[in-house]
Amino acid sequence: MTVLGIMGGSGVYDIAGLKDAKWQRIASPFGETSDEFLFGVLDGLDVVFVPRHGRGHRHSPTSINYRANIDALKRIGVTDILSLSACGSLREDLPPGYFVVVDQFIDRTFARDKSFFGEGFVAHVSMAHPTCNRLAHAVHDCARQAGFPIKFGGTYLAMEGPQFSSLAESRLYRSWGCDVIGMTNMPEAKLAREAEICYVTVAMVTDFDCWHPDHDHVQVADIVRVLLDNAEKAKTLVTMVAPLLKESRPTPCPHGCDRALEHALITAPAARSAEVAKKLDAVAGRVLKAS
Ligand SMILES: CSC[C@H]1O[C@H](OP(=O)(O)O)[C@H](O)[C@@H]1O
Ligand SMILES: Nc1ncnc2[nH]cnc12
Repeated sequence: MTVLGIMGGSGVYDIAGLKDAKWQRIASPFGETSDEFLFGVLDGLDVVFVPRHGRGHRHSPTSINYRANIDALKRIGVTDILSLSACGSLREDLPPGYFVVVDQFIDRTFARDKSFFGEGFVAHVSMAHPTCNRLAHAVHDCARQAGFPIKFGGTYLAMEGPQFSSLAESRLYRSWGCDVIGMTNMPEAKLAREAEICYVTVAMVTDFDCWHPDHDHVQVADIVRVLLDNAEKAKTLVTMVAPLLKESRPTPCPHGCDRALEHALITAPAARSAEVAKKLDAVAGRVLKAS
């Protein structure tokens, strides 16, 4: 059964129109989630909304507890995550207001816990194709239907922040062929993969970062202006995608997201830390039961 998790980014702090809507705290052995989660039903589909920065935007990209958020979503049975993120554009043809269904990442973050695994229990999942193709197509189809300007596929540069990039950095990322830049999708996407949850990001362009000769360098006030319009469109997208996911979702995921751990565990069962394994009861429960 599909349960849709929605990771709301900057400007998206709740989702209206959920039936039986209820905010509820979910406990995780990885610590405190960003906020309570909003549970509800959208067009017959179970939906769980997470305000990534917390209501009121309290958590910086570095201080978000990504592990707790993803672990808690796994614990409550979320199968698919739609991430909604504000981003800067690194391309002339992706102006503010444009959406990108991200399919690749370059991870330049360095001050975050990036794995559920580690000392005492090691695993290596594939990140060759870090997003779920099936979910990506569903979201893209809905956006096209709604007439939103959207590009299918694009590389998101994840930076640590919270300061925006220098001009040299912005130019460097452009020379690497990156399309958009943001601060939150890593390690979120990596952790979703470890938790065997399908993940896709709709990156919503708010600015041209600082590389564009005809535009001022990015400032929060400019972002917020564009954000409000983007956020409304993002909410429309969610209402369109929900019935689609309810209808046509045979498992397993054709992309293999829900089996990512199958060949990933490397620590021998006898050598595994019982303490670490205990914390992995949700994330790796499926494979631990089998081994
Ligand atoms: C308020 S602009 C910078 C902020 O916005 C993006 O967050 P999110 O992906 O949660 O929408 C960006 O990554 C920064 O965290
Ligand atoms: N230019 C930018 N750099 C990083 N994160 C962003 N979020 C929105 N715009 C951004």
